[in-house]
Amino acid sequence: MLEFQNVSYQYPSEDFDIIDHLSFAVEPGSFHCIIGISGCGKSTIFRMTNGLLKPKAGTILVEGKSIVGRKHYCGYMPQKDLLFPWRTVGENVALPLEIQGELTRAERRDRAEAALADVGLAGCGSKMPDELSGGMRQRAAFARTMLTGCDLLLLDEPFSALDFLTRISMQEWLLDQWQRHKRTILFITHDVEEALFLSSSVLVVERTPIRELAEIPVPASFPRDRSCLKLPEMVELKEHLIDLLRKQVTP
Ligand SMILES: Nc1ncnc2c1ncn2[C@@H]1O[C@H](COP(=O)(O)OP(=O)(O)OP(=O)(O)O)[C@@H](O)[C@H]1O
Repeated sequence: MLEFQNVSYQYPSEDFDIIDHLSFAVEPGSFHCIIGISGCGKSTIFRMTNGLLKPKAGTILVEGKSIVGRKHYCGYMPQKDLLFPWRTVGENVALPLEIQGELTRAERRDRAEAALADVGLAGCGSKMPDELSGGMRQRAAFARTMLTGCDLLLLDEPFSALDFLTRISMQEWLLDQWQRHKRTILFITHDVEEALFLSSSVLVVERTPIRELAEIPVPASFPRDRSCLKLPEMVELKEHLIDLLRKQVTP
């Protein structure tokens, strides 16, 4: 679904490649979390994948084809929901359809309403974003990402601003969405437990510059519930991942 082949990137103001000949591949329908310490370059990988940053070298393929010159090949959901406050929730959710320009206004509204119903927000299309709770806003933002129609979804710390209980229910909700829609999800998080609960395997950034992502399979099957986090092998892996990350943080 996604493949990096020897990809490098250097920010113009820096004198080194933060991404240095990175290669990795992601299978269709998988759910991978990327974990790594703050500032290691995780979001840079997303910004190159969605075309916001152009690699200095190497090739990025989505569904076997280079992303150069392409549009609408991945959906991107940032940490903040970025719903436009002056548009209704429905108009926000319909934005990808508006950009694609293929449907009438009435068709867009119907598709947005269906997408909102699918994420548990039936009837919320005419509300304004500030009338929704944090979790509801993130679900609306996810509905908007789904309406891009892309099979590859990049979710950059989407739940990090939510309180603990909302966050764990959103994780359960997202796994359910993933299992129903069979999209490929890459999800950046700082939270090792969140990564273990969601991922088929975790991609770990062990050092910067990023030359590789260490792929660590998660020893729990799907469908999952939170009790899997208590399995001895999951507890052991959690400690191992925390150790890996802590080694990179200088006190
Ligand atoms: N526009 C920029 N110009 C120069 N350096 C940048 C720019 N954007 C990011 N960086 C630097 O590149 C590094 C990687 O940034 P990136 O946002 O990819 O990290 P991250 O792992 O996603 O961090 P976090 O987990 O804190 O969001 C950081 O050190 C950051 O300061």
